[in-house]
Amino acid sequence: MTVVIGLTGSIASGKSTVSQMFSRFNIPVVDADRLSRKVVEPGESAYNKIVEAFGFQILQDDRTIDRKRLGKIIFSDEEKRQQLNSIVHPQVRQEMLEEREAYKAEGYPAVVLDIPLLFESRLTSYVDRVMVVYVDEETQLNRLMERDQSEREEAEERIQAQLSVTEKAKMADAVIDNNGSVEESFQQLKDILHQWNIV
Ligand SMILES: CC(C)(COP(=O)(O)OP(=O)(O)OC[C@H]1O[C@@H](n2cnc3c(N)ncnc32)[C@H](O)[C@@H]1O)[C@@H](O)C(=O)NCCC(=O)NCCS
Ligand SMILES: Nc1ncnc2c1ncn2[C@@H]1O[C@H](COP(=O)(O)OP(=O)(O)OP(=O)(O)O)[C@@H](O)[C@H]1O
Repeated sequence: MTVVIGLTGSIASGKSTVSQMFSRFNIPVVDADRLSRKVVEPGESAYNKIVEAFGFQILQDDRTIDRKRLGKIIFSDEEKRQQLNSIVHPQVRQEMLEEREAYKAEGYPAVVLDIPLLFESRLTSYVDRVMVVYVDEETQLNRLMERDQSEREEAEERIQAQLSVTEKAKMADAVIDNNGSVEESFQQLKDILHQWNIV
């Protein structure tokens, strides 16, 4: 029976960093962020709805979505963020479930759903167990600003758009404390997978 692991955390807590580690255990990952990029490509139904809702101002010269510009709009406006979510999330959920079922059919011992908004979108029924990648708020802010080369205000807006990573850790079946080195996080992941009898 395939164990479905929900991997979440908050922005820049280290979900993608930990997510990449699962390949070392031959455990596939369904990445909601990757799907949310796919479903908004030109020609996809969500693309037309986004242009209709936000106008041509959010397009680049090559007609693809200007993610930086759309991000500035939705991370500073809760209503507009909900509007974008209502366009993108249904398609992402559908494709996430299709990929999950395909991996289960292949008989993998486990499959990971990497979902940043697992709790906010109330998707815990999609998974058997929840693993949260935790980082303290200072480190989270610094890593986000460094990675995205963003200003403090923009980084804080993105962090505020989600439940705090501390709140998410309280609801987890397992927590990876990602304040240390990547190697230390890998060791924690290995221990959790052993405790869960997955590896
Ligand atoms: C607004 C967009 C275009 C900005 O793109 P950008 O490349 O700058 O960011 P990216 O998509 O890589 O997201 C980075 C992180 O931002 C956070 N985030 C993204 N969207 C949201 C959202 N709607 N609400 C809260 N946090 C979000 C997540 O932690 C995500 O991992 C993009 O984030 C988007 O389309 N968001 C709506 C779809 C969504 O909710 N995706 C997140 C999980 S499915
Ligand atoms: N243990 C660590 N030590 C140092 N840097 C780290 C560590 N974990 C992650 N990072 C760095 O912090 C930044 C955020 O990590 P990552 O992109 O994995 O977070 P994320 O939760 O996937 O973010 P998002 O929600 O935007 O997808 C990246 O630049 C990453 O290289």
